[in-house]
Amino acid sequence: MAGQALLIVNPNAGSEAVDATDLAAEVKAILPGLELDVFETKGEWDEESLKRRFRASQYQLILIAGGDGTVKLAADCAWEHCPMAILPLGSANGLARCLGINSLDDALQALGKMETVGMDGIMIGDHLCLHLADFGFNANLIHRFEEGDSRGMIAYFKSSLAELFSTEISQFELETDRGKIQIEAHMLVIANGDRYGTGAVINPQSSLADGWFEVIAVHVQDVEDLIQLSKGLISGEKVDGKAFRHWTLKNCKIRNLSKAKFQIDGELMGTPSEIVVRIEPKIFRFVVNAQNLKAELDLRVENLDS
Ligand SMILES: Nc1ncnc2c1ncn2[C@@H]1O[C@H](COP(=O)(O)OP(=O)(O)OP(=O)(O)O)[C@@H](O)[C@H]1O
Repeated sequence: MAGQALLIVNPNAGSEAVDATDLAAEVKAILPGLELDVFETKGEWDEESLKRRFRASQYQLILIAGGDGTVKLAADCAWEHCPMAILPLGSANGLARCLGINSLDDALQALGKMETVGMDGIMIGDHLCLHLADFGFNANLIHRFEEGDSRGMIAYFKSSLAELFSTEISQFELETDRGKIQIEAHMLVIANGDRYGTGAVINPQSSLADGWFEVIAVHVQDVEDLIQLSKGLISGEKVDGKAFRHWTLKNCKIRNLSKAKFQIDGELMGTPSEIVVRIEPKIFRFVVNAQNLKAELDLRVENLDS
């Protein structure tokens, strides 16, 4: 691949220090024809600086080294600069996992092949959601996680279990073209992708580019539901059963009647009383590790048969 590319690096992502120069060298070794600019995030004014950079240059590829927050930042700023490639460095990296990219090695392998997929965006009010937004359990988890000083997957799992036992049931009203539905749930998820960063498959029907999003209500009522949910969160197994209700939609309104905490792609958004949601079909293009995705699909077929 030839042309100009931008490597966006969050040096603070995940639990290990990241060296932008080393990363750039690895990318150059795979894509020697690229002219590579590097942009290191600072944690403040990044959106403004990145937008300025995109106004000044036309990039053929955006490489994003960081966690979900950095991917979101890049996608917000670079709508017309597709394709994008994720080099996962975060503690969770849920979106990368949906693209078959579970590690930096997977990402570098994918760059060598440069296979891409189109991807929908979900607009929640004025905010872009690339992957997952939710009220309740997971937003509380992020809140708890941000308040603690621990990082990494083990801390995330521990927080998940603690949160499972402390989230209260919230009331929501879901308004669709077909009418209003009253919902009681521990968590109400708006999903583009199929899984959380832990690997938990919350939304097995989903595709990132089908022109639809899913709303999933999770209401844990008994021990069996709890086991399902914790298995999913801990081992990445598909979560399913009576605790889960799904709606497949192109737009909706959600009223947050109990003032549950809300998050979009890992970023806490307070407790909005109402949100308006709509799908923007295939506005992005991302590099995918097709080999991994195929292997996973085969694995899921096996699971269904067994
Ligand atoms: N140089 C920096 N120093 C400190 N914080 C930074 C810096 N650059 C970005 N950040 C902050 O990093 C956060 C985004 O992190 P990101 O989501 O990419 O990684 P993560 O939190 O480790 O991963 P994950 O979302 O997968 O858990 C933002 O809050 C942003 O403000």
